[in-house]
Amino acid sequence: MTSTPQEKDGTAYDVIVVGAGPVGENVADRARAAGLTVALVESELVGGECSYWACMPSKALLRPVVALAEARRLPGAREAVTGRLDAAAVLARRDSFTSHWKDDGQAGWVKDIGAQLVRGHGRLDGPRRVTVTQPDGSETLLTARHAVVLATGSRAVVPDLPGVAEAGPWTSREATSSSVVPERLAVVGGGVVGVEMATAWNALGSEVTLLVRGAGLLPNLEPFAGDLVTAGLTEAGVDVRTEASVTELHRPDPDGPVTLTLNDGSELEVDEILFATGRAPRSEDLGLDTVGLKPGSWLEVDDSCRVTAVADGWLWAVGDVNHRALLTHQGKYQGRITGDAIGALAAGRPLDTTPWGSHTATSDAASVPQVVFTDPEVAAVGLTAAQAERAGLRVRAVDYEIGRVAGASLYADGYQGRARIVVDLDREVLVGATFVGAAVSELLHSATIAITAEVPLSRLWHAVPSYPTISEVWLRLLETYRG
Ligand SMILES: Cc1cc2nc3c(=O)[nH]c(=O)nc-3n(C[C@H](O)[C@H](O)[C@H](O)COP(=O)(O)OP(=O)(O)OC[C@H]3O[C@@H](n4cnc5c(N)ncnc54)[C@H](O)[C@@H]3O)c2cc1C
Ligand SMILES: NC(=O)c1ccc[n+]([C@@H]2O[C@H](COP(=O)([O-])OP(=O)(O)OC[C@H]3O[C@@H](n4cnc5c(N)ncnc54)[C@H](O)[C@@H]3O)[C@@H](O)[C@H]2O)c1
Repeated sequence: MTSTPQEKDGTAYDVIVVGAGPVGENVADRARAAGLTVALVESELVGGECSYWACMPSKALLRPVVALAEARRLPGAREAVTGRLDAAAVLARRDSFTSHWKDDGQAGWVKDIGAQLVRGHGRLDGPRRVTVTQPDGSETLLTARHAVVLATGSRAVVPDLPGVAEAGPWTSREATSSSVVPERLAVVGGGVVGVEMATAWNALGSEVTLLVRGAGLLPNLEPFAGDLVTAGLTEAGVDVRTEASVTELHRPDPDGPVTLTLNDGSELEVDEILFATGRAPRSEDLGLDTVGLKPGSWLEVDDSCRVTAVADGWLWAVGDVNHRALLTHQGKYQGRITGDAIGALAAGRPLDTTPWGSHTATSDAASVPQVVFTDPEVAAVGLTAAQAERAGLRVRAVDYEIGRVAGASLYADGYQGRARIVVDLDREVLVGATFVGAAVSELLHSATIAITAEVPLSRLWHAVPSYPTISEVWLRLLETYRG
């Protein structure tokens, strides 16, 4: 094992990480902490989708929306609020959170940890080899002594509909980076991107129509989450249409409006259309065929994030591209596990692949947390009641209206929200929790700890929430469970 960042020939490293998004960065950090040399290959901006076209700009757009809505629910504060959002100021703050789409800060961090940043498009070229095509077209071959880690993330999927190319639709990239507020915006898709971006652009001044092909919003969460978010969006002025999909688009003038034909034959004219219809792996041009994998596929991995179909255990895939959980924090967790696992193997130590072991991403299956930053917020971790039942668990769902808790009624007049815990009746531990309401995002980690640590409900009974906080919903849920 080599333990200095400098290499004699400049092309051989202990570890090559392709993709410097949040996940690739974490792998590089852990591998460096293990004393390994690391090349980090990036074709766009160090920091990835999350920093420039996803988490950060979307949350920067949403935070003022929620702050204003919350002030309006408080007599005394409400009277001090005189207008609507200042869109230009919100967009300017968003731009500062993306560092104006410049990555000098993050590139500096790569240097600080002693990894080598290699700018360009990385492709596998057989086992342990990565060719990087630089922006000027020149190529560099990198070789890895221990591991190649693919952390290339995902991109938006746009359905192949008649007229879609000419219509120039928005994807999550434009929805998070636009400096123009369209007068009329159609958002297609009732998943997380759809509901968050409908919330943001509606508050920034667009007339938003949300087109959802299913029966409700946020279909992967507890049904009441989608219901409460639908109510919030509708109250804010969004036209939420369920069982509605686009069959055709028509934009004859690139600078003019786009006319959408919907599945019921009606037409809708808007100024922009956002497709928030899911993600595809960024693996189509990654040289996967040179190691026997299918280009464009999600990469199947074991619980340490090693690609299962490749022999000798040198190829790893972390973050969105392995499709285990398309969330920054979960990908970063995988990155830490993978970086540590590569470090252990390079040092000749065996991996600890037992459940919850230091080289096993057990949380990916048991306790993935997610916050949807709408108004109301949704915060969920672990399994929904339906998912737990499908997994064969004997469970009971316990619900409580959060507005009945003293802390919630103090927080906002007319607080609307609901909490659910899903109890595994055989083990008397939690396997899922969902909170919907104002300010519930910061409640979530308590549930994540309870589920991850498998805290028995008999012990949770002794975890006393402060009065008067929204956290008292924990006490009410446990009282409801005990009867
Ligand atoms: C609008 C939106 C909002 C989101 N909000 C949240 C949120 O609030 N919280 C949350 O947890 N998650 C959120 N997500 C999900 C989150 O963005 C992803 O889970 C996260 O970015 C995944 O990180 P990653 O490092 O795997 O991939 P990415 O962030 O996509 O980074 C991959 C990097 O690899 C580079 N790359 C790709 N191919 C190559 C190649 N061949 N050679 C060199 N470099 C390459 C890319 O340029 C990119 O920089 C959001 C997603 C969207 C779309
Ligand atoms: N706050 C957060 O944590 C956050 C925010 C945004 C995104 N993300 C992550 O990013 C990922 C992508 O989000 P997303 O919302 O793009 O995907 P998604 O898969 O969550 O939702 C996409 C929705 O679009 C619908 N859809 C698909 N094709 C369609 C079509 N042709 N016509 C109409 N509807 C169609 C699907 O039924 C689905 O409900 C998610 O996994 C999410 O977890 C997280």
